[in-house]
Amino acid sequence: MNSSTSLEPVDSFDYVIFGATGDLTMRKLLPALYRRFAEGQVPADSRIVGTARSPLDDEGYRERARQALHEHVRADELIDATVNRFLRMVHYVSLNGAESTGNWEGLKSLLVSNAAADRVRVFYLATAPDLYGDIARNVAEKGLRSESSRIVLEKPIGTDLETARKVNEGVGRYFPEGSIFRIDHYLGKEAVQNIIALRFANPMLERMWDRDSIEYVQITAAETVGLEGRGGYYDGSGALRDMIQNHLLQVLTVVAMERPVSLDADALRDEKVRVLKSLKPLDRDNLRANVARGQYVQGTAGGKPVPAYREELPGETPSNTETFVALKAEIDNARWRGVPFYLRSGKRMPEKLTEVVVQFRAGEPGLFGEARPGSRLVIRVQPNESVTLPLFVKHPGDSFGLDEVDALSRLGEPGRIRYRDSYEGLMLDAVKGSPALFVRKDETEAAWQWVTPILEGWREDENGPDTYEAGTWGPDSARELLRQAGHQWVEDIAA
Ligand SMILES: NC(=O)C1=CN([C@@H]2O[C@H](COP(=O)(O)OP(=O)(O)OC[C@H]3O[C@@H](n4cnc5c(N)ncnc54)[C@H](OP(=O)(O)O)[C@@H]3O)[C@@H](O)[C@H]2O)C=CC1
Ligand SMILES: O=C1O[C@H](COP(=O)(O)O)[C@@H](O)[C@H](O)[C@H]1O
Repeated sequence: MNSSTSLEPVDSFDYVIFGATGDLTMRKLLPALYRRFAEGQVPADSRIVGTARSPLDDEGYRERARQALHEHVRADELIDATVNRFLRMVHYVSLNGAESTGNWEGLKSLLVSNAAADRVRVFYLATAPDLYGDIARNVAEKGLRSESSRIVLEKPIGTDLETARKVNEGVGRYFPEGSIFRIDHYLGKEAVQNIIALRFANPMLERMWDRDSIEYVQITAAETVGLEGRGGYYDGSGALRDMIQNHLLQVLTVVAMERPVSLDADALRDEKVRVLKSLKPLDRDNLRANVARGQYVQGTAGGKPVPAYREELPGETPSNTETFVALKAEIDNARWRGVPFYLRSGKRMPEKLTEVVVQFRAGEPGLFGEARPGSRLVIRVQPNESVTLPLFVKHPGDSFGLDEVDALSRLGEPGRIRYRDSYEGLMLDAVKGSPALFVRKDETEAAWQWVTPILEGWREDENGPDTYEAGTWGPDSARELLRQAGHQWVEDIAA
């Protein structure tokens, strides 16, 4: 786990990125490696080798990388001399990763030159996932895989349980599970990792973390953006696959898991898998009562009019893809039986917000009149990470009136932690061979096992998603989902 603000330098390594000309590499991966280089964690004789089919040489790729850094790294973090030294580590080999012909020899000779045999090699697959198996095979068969190699897989791992298994088997044939690092960038977020500390380092909370004390949990990941030019990918995916199957279920597992025997990778992941396997199945028989889906129509974002989802798609294609999902999950175990976990995620919401709300049960009527409302612990993951837990205290003065005060912790307080993009820590964890914050094969498959029947149920439902105006909190059906249980989404409670 990332536990301190100082960054220990790692041993020199080689990072080979497949998909090196793509959006993810330019926006996230290169900036992440640059920041860690600038902070002194990455030795200057490490190498970053980009590969993709585009015909570029080292210099051509370095220019693209330079441009990407200027676009995606804050100006105050960009120092010309540091950028130049960073770019000296960057190389490019033009290659179709899925085909066995091509310049694999060139890539191999670059990797073996001036490098000790035990030097860490990370293969980062940032291409479409249906190429992962072929790339893994080529890496192995062309003799690029060494004893200290790891392979990082970007999400999505498949589009349902069957395809996820195919991806896992395809890569697993050439890399042992211990060297496969499935990335979920939500696990790289400080505030998500902090949930583990909050739960297990505070005995008071630990004792209250169950169905006796907690009425419900809400996990929201709202975005203001729409398609951002990713329509080709997104329309085949939708919010359930894009956000719920991975990021939100990962957050749920961290909120709900039993105390692991240690913070070791497998101890943590064993507990997370148990949660996923304890989720009550949702399928066509109970879908309508437990899942709401929506697609945005014209509305506003940032005070400006924005088009409908369908208008953003190339060719304005009619589409039933959901851009919003809200669902009620239940964990069928002794700790959580009967406690709803409300998960929701959507594009074109009123604000960018990722938050976990833990609603404690109300008290009995008595000393202070009517039943005291239950406390609400709010874990703000982004933006401006914080943890708030309002408490009632006596109003100063002669009477026994009450005031509500906020016990507040700002995780991102200046000097406490520097804001770090979640990719930074995860990319370096792969170098260190530290898999705790990566998703194990059985976790991915358990998540798909739960999500796939929802997709199948939707396929049989001719109604398609409900609509919601861009810039709102989703369709009415999302509110209805909670109303049935006498609950409300947190923004409605506050209103
Ligand atoms: N962009 C994002 O924010 C996120 C992306 N992801 C995932 O990361 C992966 C990459 O996404 P993104 O960067 O957006 O996609 P892009 O379409 O922008 O980039 C794809 C990259 O793959 C390369 N490529 C395609 N085919 C091959 C091939 N046969 N051999 C070698 N390289 C190939 C392309 O280069 P060329 O055409 O030159 O070969 C390009 O560099 C996807 O799995 C995506 O779902 C996950 C989370 C967020
Ligand atoms: O994986 C994805 O995540 C982003 C949201 O990530 P965040 O860190 O900004 O919350 C989402 O926009 C994208 O559609 C999805 O693929």
